[in-house]
Amino acid sequence: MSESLILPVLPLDDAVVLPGMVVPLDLSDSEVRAAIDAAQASGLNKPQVLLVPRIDGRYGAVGVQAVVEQVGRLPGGEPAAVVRGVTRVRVGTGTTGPGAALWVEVSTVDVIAAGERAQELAKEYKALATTILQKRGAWQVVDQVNQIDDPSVLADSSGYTPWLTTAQKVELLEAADPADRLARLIEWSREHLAELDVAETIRKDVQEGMDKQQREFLLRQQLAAVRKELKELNGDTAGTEEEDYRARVEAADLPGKVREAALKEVDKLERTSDQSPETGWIRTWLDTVLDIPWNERTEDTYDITGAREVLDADHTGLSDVKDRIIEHLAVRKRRQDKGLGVVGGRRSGAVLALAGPPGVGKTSLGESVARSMGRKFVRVALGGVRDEAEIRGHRRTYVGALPGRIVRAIREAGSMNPVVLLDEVDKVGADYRGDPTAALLEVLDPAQNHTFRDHYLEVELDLSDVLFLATANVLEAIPGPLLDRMEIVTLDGYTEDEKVAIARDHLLPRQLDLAGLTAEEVAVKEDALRRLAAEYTREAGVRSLERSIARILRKVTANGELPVTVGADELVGYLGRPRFVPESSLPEATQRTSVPGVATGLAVTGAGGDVLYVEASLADPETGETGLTLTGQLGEVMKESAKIALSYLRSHGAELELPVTALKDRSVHVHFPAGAVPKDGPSAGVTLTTALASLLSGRLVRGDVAMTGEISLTGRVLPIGGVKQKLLAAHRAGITTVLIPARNEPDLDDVPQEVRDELTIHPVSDVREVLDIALAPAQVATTVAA
Ligand SMILES: Nc1ncnc2c1ncn2[C@@H]1O[C@H](COP(=O)(O)OP(=O)(O)OP(=O)(O)O)[C@@H](O)[C@H]1O
Repeated sequence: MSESLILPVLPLDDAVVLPGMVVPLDLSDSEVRAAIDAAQASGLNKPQVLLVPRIDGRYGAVGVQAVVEQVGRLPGGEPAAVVRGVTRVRVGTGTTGPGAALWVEVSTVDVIAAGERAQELAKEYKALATTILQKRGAWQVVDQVNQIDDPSVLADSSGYTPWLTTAQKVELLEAADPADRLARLIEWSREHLAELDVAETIRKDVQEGMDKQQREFLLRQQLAAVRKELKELNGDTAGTEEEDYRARVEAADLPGKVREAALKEVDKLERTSDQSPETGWIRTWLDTVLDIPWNERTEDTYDITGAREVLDADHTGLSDVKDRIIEHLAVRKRRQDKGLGVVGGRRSGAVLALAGPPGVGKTSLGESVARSMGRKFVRVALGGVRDEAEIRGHRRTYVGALPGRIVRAIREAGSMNPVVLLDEVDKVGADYRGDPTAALLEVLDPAQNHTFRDHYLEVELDLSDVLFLATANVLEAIPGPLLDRMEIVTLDGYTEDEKVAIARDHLLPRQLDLAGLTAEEVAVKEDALRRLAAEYTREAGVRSLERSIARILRKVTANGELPVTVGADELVGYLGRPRFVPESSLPEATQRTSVPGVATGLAVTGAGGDVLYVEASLADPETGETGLTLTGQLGEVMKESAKIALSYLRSHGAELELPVTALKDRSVHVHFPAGAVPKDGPSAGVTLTTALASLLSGRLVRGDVAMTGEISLTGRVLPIGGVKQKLLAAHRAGITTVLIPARNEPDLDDVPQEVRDELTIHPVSDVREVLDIALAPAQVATTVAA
């Protein structure tokens, strides 16, 4: 409740004291003296005065009731009084009282409690004030400001700041609501910060010898400011550009809240001087907002059969992948038709993720999906993103702030319902700049993404109509919570026949087109494509294959003689000798395993399936060491596999007729070549055991055999993952016999028939079986050794 009382007036010329401030006043000033004397004469034990700002001789409508804390002399001997502001009061009519002072009636202004908004604003203001104080070198004050918890007190503490104008402080005095005061302070602080930044840059640049140019810049800026000032004095209101923004915002069909925010920025733009760097920031922000396709939406044109036709036209094979995509689209469409919201209750399966090695068509399938639905397509590359701001944008208080990639993608798409491909989700990582995963989760969550907030944009963006797809090379590397939201579809790589078909139907026609050639001018025969796939490239996908075709066409163009037919035998002329040994000569595995202690394994890496070799050797007995040394960048799980293999052989060597004593007295060294590539996983267990057994027995490992499987301490072979990718890799490498865990037998159904036909596959359940098949008979070893 407001109460009224009578106080002697103490006018402050061009100065403002806010509640809570303690200030010394010069008692030699007659008005000050009169007010203090009058207060003391009133007989109260704490004499009180009214501090009112007086600007150009006129009193303000609001003042501060203050207590006189002390009257005395300053160290220099001048008489002074110390007063402390207490509460805001509204100045009423003049009246009479003791002494020479002017007395007025005042009524206290009701205190408005600080709400949640004020708390929020207080946080923001603290951050800004801290930055400013640090820039100004006022380190001692930083802590004091940060320790103030009450938003109202915090706002009023700004009465001490030298960079606010008297008019601004009057505004603070007159605003009863703390949230209101803080909001103004934030705006002014930003402006001040911008000025400080410019001043700082200029100062630095001048110091760095760019003297003349910068001074000219500074002078021009000042000139512009003076001109503007003059114009305003003459009542001239220019600012065509600002008006332009207003017209653009008004003409644009923006959602209500966005329009409101945009108009507010236009207001600010009109109030800010051209010279302030903030005008640039505001313009950039307005441009961004105006560029977002708020109401643009493409009409979905798909029916399920039509969609399937588009997918089939763009990609050869992949029929189960296409089935899964079509199912996903069908569910989506049904829910949409029924008005159920896009993915509603289905927690997983919200986002379709295409996983597989490079060059198998993940990105291009995403494009195809967009085409089949009649939607726009944008790709967001996430590889190497470690900063949350990359996804969600920088706050506008940052110099050079930008919106995040999601906002940029929508802007680029030009519609609110594009297909957005989040490429390489397995390559996002977290570091000190925050975790992009959290932001991505929010983007993908149907419960949250209709009100997605970019830090830069600061207005809500509805992402609920976007169809998100993701791609990844390695499933294990996708952050767990993201993986949880995804429905995984794996693409494992192609067989030689599939590659030939893809090359014939898609890669060759496209490369011809790019080279400006026709199929009549250049014919590449099927046997040439087959040799390209088999001998010039070794990959799960078709990327190098496409590149080789492009190289051939470039050579053809350079030679200039058309038409040309390229058969298998002409390849050497265009591309040189093949890089991968043809099947007829020794496969690499045979060469590698020509000494005891080397075995061929199968692994899945980021680039698809691959063959890898394990080399074991015994250290010199002289050294007396009996440990196990592992090299080749192995992960923990793989190191454990090696220990298990060694333990198994130590305890079972005798029954396997292996000279295990050697293991007891000598140290073993196991190496995985290609040491630069980190390797991990349990599936090298059987390979490790075989390499060690070969070393101990002196029996070679068969060169046509490759294997995969985890082992237990008792020698059982346990199941592993990635059977299809591993078998495709073995086939590519010219291996003919493959050992897999018996419990993985059902996975063979996924392996293309032509690959199965060419491999002898042994499902095994015990290490003994592995050694029986993989180790060559002892006499072979003797011949080689001889
Ligand atoms: N089954 C297929 N049919 C037709 N073209 C294909 C097929 N698979 C891949 N391609 C073509 O191979 C090229 C490489 O594919 P794409 O770039 O989509 O691979 P990716 O799996 O996304 O690789 P990365 O993970 O490296 O991005 C593209 O030009 C694509 O059109």
